[in-house]
Amino acid sequence: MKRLSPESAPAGTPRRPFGPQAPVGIVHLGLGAFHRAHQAVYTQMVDDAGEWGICGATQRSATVVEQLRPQGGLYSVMERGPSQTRLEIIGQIRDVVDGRTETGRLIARLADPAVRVVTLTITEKGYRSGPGGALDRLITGLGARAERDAGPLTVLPCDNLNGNGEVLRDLVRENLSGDLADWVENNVRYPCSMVDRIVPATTDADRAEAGARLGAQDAGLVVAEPFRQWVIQDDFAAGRPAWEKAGAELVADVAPYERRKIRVLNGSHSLLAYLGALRGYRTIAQAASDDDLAQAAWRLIEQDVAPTLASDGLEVLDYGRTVLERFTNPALPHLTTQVAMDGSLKLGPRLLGTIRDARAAGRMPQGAVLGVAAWMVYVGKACQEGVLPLDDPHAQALREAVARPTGLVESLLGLDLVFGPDLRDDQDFRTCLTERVAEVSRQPVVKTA
Ligand SMILES: NC(=O)c1ccc[n+]([C@@H]2O[C@H](COP(=O)([O-])OP(=O)(O)OC[C@H]3O[C@@H](n4cnc5c(N)ncnc54)[C@H](O)[C@@H]3O)[C@@H](O)[C@H]2O)c1
Ligand SMILES: O=P(O)(O)OC[C@@H](O)[C@@H](O)[C@H](O)[C@H](O)CO
Repeated sequence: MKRLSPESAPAGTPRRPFGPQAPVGIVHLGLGAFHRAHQAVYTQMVDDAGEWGICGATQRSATVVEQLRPQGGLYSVMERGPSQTRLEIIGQIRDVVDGRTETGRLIARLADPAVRVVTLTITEKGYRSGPGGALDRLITGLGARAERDAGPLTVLPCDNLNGNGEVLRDLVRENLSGDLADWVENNVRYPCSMVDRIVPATTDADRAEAGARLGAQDAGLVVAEPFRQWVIQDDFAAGRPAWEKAGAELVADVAPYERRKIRVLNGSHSLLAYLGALRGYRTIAQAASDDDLAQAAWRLIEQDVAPTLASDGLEVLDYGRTVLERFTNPALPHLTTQVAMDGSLKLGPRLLGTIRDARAAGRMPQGAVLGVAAWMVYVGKACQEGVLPLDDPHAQALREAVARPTGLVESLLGLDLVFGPDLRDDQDFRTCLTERVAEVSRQPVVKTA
């Protein structure tokens, strides 16, 4: 079967220049599945004048570059609803760069006056990357931009982190001094954004199905649910695409939206991922369709998370119901083990914020504590029995902790990279956590396929 390309694409696919000479207005760092199914889709919907083409950069592997370059940047998004599948071709990516081997090209793009927005989806761990990492490249790019006086820039992180704009701004500030720090302070903005669309890793079966529908092989395919949401702080240094025309919400303060999404959706996602994987469920849809687990997720949302969000003024319970309904979509096989990865970094924003707020209000958030317990048991089983994968940037520290003779709860609670002294010293929390860990451990672990 021929490869998807501008020549083989279905009639009506817009033909736009692609490659190092193609004009772009956005550089995206972290060209994974999510960006292709979210920000690139919003941008294509509103870029009538061709002003906001995207140069996508990878930092960890050349795979996406190899997938998209032979296709002239074209790829499709296969939208899978419970009863309907829809395929759309996206042509918004006009250049792809391997940030490790084509560093000069990436820096030149970041210093191009036509580029006015940089977006990021580099995962939680990407914000801790060292020399040669995404942050390093961004800072080098800002230096080149300042030197060239190439004009103001907006850096818009789209990862699941509370206050993602502020987090990034502080990381950039820590790494700069002197005139460059002054230039960046005066010329760069870092709005926060809340992003939402479930985009599982693409499988060979997905590629085969899309190939049959398209009549061409699409190596860059991404699969997504129909739902999508983007709430963006309207604080741009030099213009932006009219994303609101594609349904994005531009607001003054994103924090309440981020908190609600990360605590309700990502918190219950993690709970279902750990409990589900321990019960042998391969996918989130299977876990969310198990009555016990669905009830546990609902208790977390209703009893623990909702009271902590009361002063934010956003509706929570209907939001939570919709989230749990989305999780049951059987057409979207999102693996429990994919959602489970990087737990040491995800636990804080997803569950520990809820626990801290509830404890400060004198409540014991049983559902959120169950989520932490499920993570602990998952980590313990992954380290000791090897039936579950441990995919975590702190895997070594987790393995060492689990090997200590102090017991799972004490050993993992001792990890500063996850917990703090406030939770360690909270005796009632420890007791509750120990009980929940014992409860979850009693369930036999089943190997996930
Ligand atoms: N997939 C989703 O459903 C979804 C939904 C909302 C938000 N997000 C956000 O997007 C992020 C990426 O998700 P995805 O589905 O694209 O994953 P993916 O595995 O398809 O891609 C991950 C991307 O992050 C980059 N990356 C990974 N580790 C990095 C590091 N240490 N430094 C720099 N870059 C690094 C990779 O190179 C790749 O481009 C998530 O971590 C999350 O913050 C994802
Ligand atoms: O992408 P991660 O690894 O940060 O988290 C896994 C999922 O919880 C997450 O991707 C959700 O699907 C997403 O946040 C929905 O918008």
